Amino acid sequence: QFVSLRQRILSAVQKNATRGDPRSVIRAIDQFCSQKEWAMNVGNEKGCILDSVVSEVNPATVLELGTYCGYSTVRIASLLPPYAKFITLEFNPDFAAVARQVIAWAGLEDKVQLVEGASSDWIPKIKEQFGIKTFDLVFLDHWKEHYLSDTKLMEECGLLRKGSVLLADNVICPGAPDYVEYVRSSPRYKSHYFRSHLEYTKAEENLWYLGIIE
Ligand SMILES: Cc1ncnc2c1ncn2[C@@H]1O[C@H](/C=C/CNC(=O)c2cc(-c3ccc(F)cc3)cc(O)c2O)[C@@H](O)[C@H]1O
Ligand SMILES: [Mg+2]
Repeated sequence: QFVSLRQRILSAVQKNATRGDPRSVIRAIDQFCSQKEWAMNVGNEKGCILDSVVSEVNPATVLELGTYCGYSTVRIASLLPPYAKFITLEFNPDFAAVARQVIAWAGLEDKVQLVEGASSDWIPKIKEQFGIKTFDLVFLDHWKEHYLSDTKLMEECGLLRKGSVLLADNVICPGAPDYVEYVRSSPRYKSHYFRSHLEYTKAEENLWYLGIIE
């Protein structure tokens, strides 16, 4: 019977990665996606940039928008200090189910809270539901047309403070032009981008780093 791509990614992890070893989970997904079938994980090249930003920010609170199969979730969770609070939002129940198993295989289920539902529904509830005041780091990697509306929503809900860092995948491909325009013209954000390539390809891509300065 039909086995979905996400199920094949999960099988590759269960077959090739060592339980409790996040790096082997990352390696297993990258090998599958570069040798067998492309999938929209952030990938290893951009993943290393993500790792360096997480290490530099050393966040006590992290929000990820768009868990997908949990690849970037595992990368981020494996670098967090023990007291950190990490929430990842995913509205597709099938992706959430796979991501939970990938995160568990990496042994990181205690480091991250995967919340099923739409970001626009959950962002307004995060403060009281999870006892989080503001986020030190937000990783945006969900549908690109939600980047701008969700960033504005996070601002309105008081979830961002001076010093918060937003990291956005795919501002070139598929692209989030309205988002880029907004943060570029806003005095609140100091932004720069890391040149990279679209996961598992040679196509030009950037990770956009946005520091909130006021
Ligand atoms: C409001 C809301 N709330 C919660 N979860 C939400 C949500 N909106 C979406 N999600 C979730 O997040 C993921 C969606 C990720 C979308 N990512 C991309 O579309 C993407 C595409 C490419 C790509 C590049 C070149 C191509 F030719 C084809 C595709 C590369 C990428 O890196 C991408 O991220 C997915 O798991 C979806 O269920
Ligand atoms: Mg992406």
